Amino acid sequence: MDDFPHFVIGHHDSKRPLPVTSQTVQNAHAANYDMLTSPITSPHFQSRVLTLLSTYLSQAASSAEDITKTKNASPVAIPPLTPADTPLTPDDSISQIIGISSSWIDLTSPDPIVADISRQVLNLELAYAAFCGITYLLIPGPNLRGHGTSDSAIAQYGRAIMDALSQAPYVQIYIWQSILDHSEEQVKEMGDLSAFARQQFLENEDLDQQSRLDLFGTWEAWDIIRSICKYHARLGVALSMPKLLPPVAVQSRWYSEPVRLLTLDNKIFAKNAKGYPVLSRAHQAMISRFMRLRTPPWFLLCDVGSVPSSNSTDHDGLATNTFPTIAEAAQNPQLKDPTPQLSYMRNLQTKQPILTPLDKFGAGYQDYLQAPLQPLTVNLESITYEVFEKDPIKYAWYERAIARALHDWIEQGKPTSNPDGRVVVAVVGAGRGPLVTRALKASEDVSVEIDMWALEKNPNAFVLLQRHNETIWNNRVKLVKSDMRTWRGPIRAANNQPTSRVYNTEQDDSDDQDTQQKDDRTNSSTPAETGTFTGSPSLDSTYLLATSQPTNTPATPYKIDILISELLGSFADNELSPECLDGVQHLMNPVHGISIPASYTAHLTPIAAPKLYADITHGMTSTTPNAAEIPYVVMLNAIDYLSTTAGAGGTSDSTSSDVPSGANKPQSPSSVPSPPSYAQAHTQQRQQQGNNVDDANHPSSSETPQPIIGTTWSFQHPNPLLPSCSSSSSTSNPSQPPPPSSSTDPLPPISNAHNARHSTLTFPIPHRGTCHGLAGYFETVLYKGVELSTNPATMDAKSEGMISWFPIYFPLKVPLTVPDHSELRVTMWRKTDDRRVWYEWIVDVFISVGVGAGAGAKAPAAAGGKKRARRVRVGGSELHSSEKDACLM
Ligand SMILES: C[S@@+](CC[C@H](N)C(=O)[O-])C[C@H]1O[C@@H](n2cnc3c(N)ncnc32)[C@H](O)[C@@H]1O
Repeated sequence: MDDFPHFVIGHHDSKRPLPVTSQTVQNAHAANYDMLTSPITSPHFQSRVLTLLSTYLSQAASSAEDITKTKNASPVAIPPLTPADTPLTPDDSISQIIGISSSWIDLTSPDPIVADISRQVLNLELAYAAFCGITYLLIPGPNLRGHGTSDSAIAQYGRAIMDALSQAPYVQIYIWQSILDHSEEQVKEMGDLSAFARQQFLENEDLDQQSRLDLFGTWEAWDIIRSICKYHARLGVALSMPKLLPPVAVQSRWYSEPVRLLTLDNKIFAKNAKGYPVLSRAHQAMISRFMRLRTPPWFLLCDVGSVPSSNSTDHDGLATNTFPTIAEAAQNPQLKDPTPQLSYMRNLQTKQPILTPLDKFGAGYQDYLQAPLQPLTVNLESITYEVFEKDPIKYAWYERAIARALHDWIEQGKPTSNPDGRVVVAVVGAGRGPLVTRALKASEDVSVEIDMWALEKNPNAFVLLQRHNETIWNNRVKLVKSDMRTWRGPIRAANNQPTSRVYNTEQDDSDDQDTQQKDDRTNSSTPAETGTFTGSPSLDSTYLLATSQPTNTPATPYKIDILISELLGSFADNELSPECLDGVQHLMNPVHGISIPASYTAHLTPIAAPKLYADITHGMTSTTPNAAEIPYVVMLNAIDYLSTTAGAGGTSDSTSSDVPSGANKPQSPSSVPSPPSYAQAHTQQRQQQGNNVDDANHPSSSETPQPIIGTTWSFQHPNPLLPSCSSSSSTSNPSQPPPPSSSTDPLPPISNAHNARHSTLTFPIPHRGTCHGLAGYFETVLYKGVELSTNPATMDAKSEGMISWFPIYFPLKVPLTVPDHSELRVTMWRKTDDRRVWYEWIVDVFISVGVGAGAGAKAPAAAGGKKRARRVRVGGSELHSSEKDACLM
């Protein structure tokens, strides 16, 4: 992969001399274009169709009857194409050509005859283009006439496209439309079929609506079309960029869609001081942003002048290979460069932010759905640990947290659980040992001696832990191979006499310390201290008895002062960290024990994710019937946040930024996560703003919509609701802590019900859209003031650059339409039956009607009046449940 994203740039000339020959294609390549467009049919064909239509209409003019309803849906049949009707020939250059279907048709015409003839034209053109071997076909978007989608003919358009997709199974069809619906943008040309629509069919047209600007109008039309076409994989968008770009909220919506082409008309280029065509910084920023997509769009330069021929003289009479005089060049910059817009775009390519190695690495994971890890039930491979270990932030933050905890332990004069005065530290779920290394380092950094234990259940990773102990850790670590929930905890060898440490004792003097250190070295060389443990009470005891010096004193169990784990999933608790840590909590120092992490929270926000929806629907449900009810780990890329703070400036009153109950105010925009690494890693949508964004056309950061992320629930460790215990006896249920030492009677078995959760969040939706699912994130407090976050609202502030986790995605089986100024209510459960854990989710949509409606999530009461807007449920999903893919405890 190159350091810069590569720009694929084509040339479109709406008045191109026909046909497009191999020579034209060669000229285009010589000029540094990648491809060319060609119309499928010629003006001859257009005039033939117009003649047929006008003849029919003149005969039918006297009748107001719509004969398509009663007699014949296709009263005018267009005969097949003739050689004069088309400039295309299937030759070698065809693969370099993007076909353009006729823009003079009107598939959405209210006049059924005009609409029907338009469909026939499209079908003829498509069939011939497919026959010739055209791979990409641009079809002009629906004629919205400033009506948005209120015009029912949009369904006709969608239906025609669906037919087109099935008719040409190898052609990629791109709907060519403007980024927003503005009637003034739509210019009628001579010979457009729309002009032939008869008056009786135009009567319902709402003239008041005709000049309106609808920011989400073309997006909504596209949404309907692709829904009719069932999110077809060969259907995309060619988006024309207007001179004045819409607000970032609108751009963000398109960012989530399959925009395969960005078309740039000559009109949108401004002239710089030297007279060269340039794009505004807003356009540059939008282009940069779209180039971060996993499938970046191509570009089409439209009506920027003809393609220079290698020996032509078509530039103001001068041969292009003739170097102009300085005076000529100064007067007309075109003379110096026959393709200045193309040169500008090529130059812009080199100005794109350089892809970092992480960008390159993460590229393969963008929008790639993966089943979450189940490290509790599945043993991870070394490569998976290796990817974890590349995280530049996570381990550094753990080390910081451990150092602070050790420092505080001593500072606060807490007694240690090991009578020798060393703070007892255990890493549970140690993997290949990176947290052990960090704990040892932290201990050295703050000069607090530790009694280091490391536990891992994965037998393969355990081999490496043993090797590290010999080669890196100098046998300072006591290793335990066990499930943490059945571990009986640290034990001291029978001959290992307790001694006091320099900390927290009154006999603190340097002589004592020296002695103790010497003792330590001696002790650490005993088999019990350097050996490994199975975690099984019986096996460990046997081992100790067999290897310890003969003594009458039994081995002594003791508690863990600082328990370190990293069992978090993309949604915090989805890899069953709560259940695992519950099972080991009874081994912690009951008064002073510290867990790193101390707590974690799970977060949600509704998103539009058409690609993920299409991938699940088309790619997975055939093999996995419940594919739409599985939470996936995915590096989100082509998505749009539906619940945002103000953003689409210029859209009347649609700026509600109310934060719903349970939703935290975002602190950073849909900004940029460092791209990621592996299955668990997270990133957030990178929003490229360009370098020096300062001109008036650029959306300021204040109008950049920021996602509203809700907090679903939290977990705390040690869990104060579990009975504390100083006994190390194990329990029959692994997640069940043993009874407190004070108790002589065993406690009744504790279920896992305390780890069930439930949350309802309501999100304001400022702009209409389609919800395909929920994006999930987490935050964790490792130790006071040291936090990790994948939540887009806080990740930069808390752990910028962390790459270990991708977000989680909870899909919806059926996309949910959400209107402007609506509310989306998410109800979510963490369920458990004491053997398994799974999630359930349901989404409802509300609007406010009546007085005060339309102001967003919390419509105020009318001034002085008692009436309030009424919330009305207008849609909702079914209940989704991942029970069939539940995590085993
Ligand atoms: C996410 S990995 C983290 C590994 C390592 N601490 C690191 O940061 O690279 C979680 C580790 O916990 C282990 N693990 C998960 N549940 C466990 C359990 N109940 N008992 C022991 N180990 C467990 C897994 O085998 C895995 O090695």
